Amino acid sequence: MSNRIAFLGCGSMNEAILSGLLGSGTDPADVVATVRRAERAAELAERHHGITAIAGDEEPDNNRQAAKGSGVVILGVKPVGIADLAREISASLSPKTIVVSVAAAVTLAQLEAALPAGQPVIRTMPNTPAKLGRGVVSVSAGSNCSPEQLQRAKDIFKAAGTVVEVPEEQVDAVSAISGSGPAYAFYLAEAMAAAGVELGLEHDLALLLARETVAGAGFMLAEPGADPSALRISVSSPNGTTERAIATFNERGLPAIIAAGARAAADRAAEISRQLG
Ligand SMILES: NC(=O)C1=CN([C@@H]2O[C@H](COP(=O)(O)OP(=O)(O)OC[C@H]3O[C@@H](n4cnc5c(N)ncnc54)[C@H](OP(=O)(O)O)[C@@H]3O)[C@@H](O)[C@H]2O)C=CC1
Ligand SMILES: O=C(O)[C@@H]1CCC=N1
Repeated sequence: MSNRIAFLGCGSMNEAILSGLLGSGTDPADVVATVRRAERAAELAERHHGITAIAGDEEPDNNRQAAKGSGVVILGVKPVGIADLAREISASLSPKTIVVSVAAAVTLAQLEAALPAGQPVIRTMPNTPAKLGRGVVSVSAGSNCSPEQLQRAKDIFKAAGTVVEVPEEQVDAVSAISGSGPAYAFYLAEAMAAAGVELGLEHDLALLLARETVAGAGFMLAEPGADPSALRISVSSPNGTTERAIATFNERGLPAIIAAGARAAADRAAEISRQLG
């Protein structure tokens, strides 16, 4: 099978995966990326030396060119554009090309319906820390995907972080926790910085404290066997300051607010799936 990997639609998510792959030693000559705008293609080519980046506004058959001869194609446009992209490249795929989607809400059935009969398809839910090789991605194989083909996709994503296999029914929940999750952590950092300003710190100092704290806590969580509850308790002296803050979060219902946000994200994914028909 060809070693070439095509990133069709290389925006925030696919570029993060591409970066993780290159960071773990994938040969850039084996990577091709497509986008709409020439300016974006130039930016990708400059940032990732040795890859091929092709813009649709210069080469309208960019997606077909990239798909042809690639062993794996990773569809990374917005959910609403996935089926059209799949149909566009169908005639350029070999029957063994593994088609991977990173899109939220687009089901395996919707992907398979837009591709040639029998095409191996894998639905994934990655997240942007893949850029640093610290992503987490779920994989769910379609009915035409062999164990070897699933393994090939897992090997690609392992280069960008941790891989978990889940039944497709769980992908919306995965999306609500880890797909969207980096935004929740960034939101926490924003709120902490704003709280620092309210307590009288200069904006830049408050932002520095919030960023370094969330990042440092993230590093601690990334250690093998890390337990978030134990780590939280290790910061919280009995009857001390942290305990008072956590008690206030609990009194104000923060866990329920986080659960409601995650539920809203999962519900939105299901709603988009229905809209895409
Ligand atoms: N962002 C995230 O954290 C996550 C995103 N996802 C999924 O990833 C997918 C992409 O999201 P995201 O990366 O945020 O979106 P972006 O808008 O950042 O990226 C989309 C990219 O697709 C390109 N594009 C659009 N249409 C075409 C086309 N017909 N042919 C080739 N390229 C095209 C755009 O090109 P141009 O730049 O030139 O306009 C752009 O670079 C979505 O389906 C989303 O659900 C999943 C998990 C997490
Ligand atoms: O917001 C979105 O729809 C995508 C899916 C998960 C993260 N970003």
